[in-house]
Amino acid sequence: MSKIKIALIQMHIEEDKHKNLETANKFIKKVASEGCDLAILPEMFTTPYKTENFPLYAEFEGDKSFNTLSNMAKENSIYLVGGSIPEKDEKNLIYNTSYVFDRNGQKIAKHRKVHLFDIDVEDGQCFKESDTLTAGNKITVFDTEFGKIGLCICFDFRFPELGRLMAQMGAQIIIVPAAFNMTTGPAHWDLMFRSRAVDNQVYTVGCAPSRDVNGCYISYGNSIVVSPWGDIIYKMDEKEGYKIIELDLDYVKKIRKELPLMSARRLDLYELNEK
Ligand SMILES: NC(=O)CCC(=O)C(=O)O
Repeated sequence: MSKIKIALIQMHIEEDKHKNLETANKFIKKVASEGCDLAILPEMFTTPYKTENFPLYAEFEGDKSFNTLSNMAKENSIYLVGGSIPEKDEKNLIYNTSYVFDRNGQKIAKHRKVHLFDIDVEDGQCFKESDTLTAGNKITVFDTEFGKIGLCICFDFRFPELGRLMAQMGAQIIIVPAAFNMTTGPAHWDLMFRSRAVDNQVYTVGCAPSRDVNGCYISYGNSIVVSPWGDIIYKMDEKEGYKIIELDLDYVKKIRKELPLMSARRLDLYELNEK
């Protein structure tokens, strides 16, 4: 099967976790009824994006949000990339975690954000995830009936090494639940998704919350799909909504055949000895 229909769900996020789960559920039912194979939710979709909230909203794997996501996948018989939620472990450490479920509601992947979003831009966005979060330490690629898909979370995707490793691990699509902001979004969002797509000859997909100008963190929105040629296939605006897009994985093969970048690399010249 070379064609996969993915759905971007650019939802509005509120204080009430249960309301957010209901919103996600409503959208997932809709996109499934319209034939999507795999739905994607935004980063930290159960909570307004605020460091103080993460411990308050954190849940163990297997708790309510996890089970609700699993049921959504099963009831609608779709793959679900469950955005991300604050996850706590038995040591009370908190992670920014994305769970992926198959059509039977089985968890098939789990990514804990490996690069925490700590930035301080003069007259712009400041944020320090490391105030309350701990970084994960694994690279995530999962298998589907369509092929392999890479997964990382927002700031992770700024690091080209990660995208390259996912491509080397077989990813033909890289999915990124994200929440850029009004400082870095206009500057880097499209550029980042286009660069990673062209470098690795993969589809790149970013799914963000809708913009709430009164929120504690103003999401850029603009959920995006880029082809392995670097074309923006679709980009949303800032408002709440969803979009289903069909990706043709034969096109990845075609681009890789026409521009055989992987085999043309000069691995004899590249060695990063930074440690
Ligand atoms: N949630 C995030 O990781 C935000 C990343 C971001 O905005 C960036 O510029 O990078």
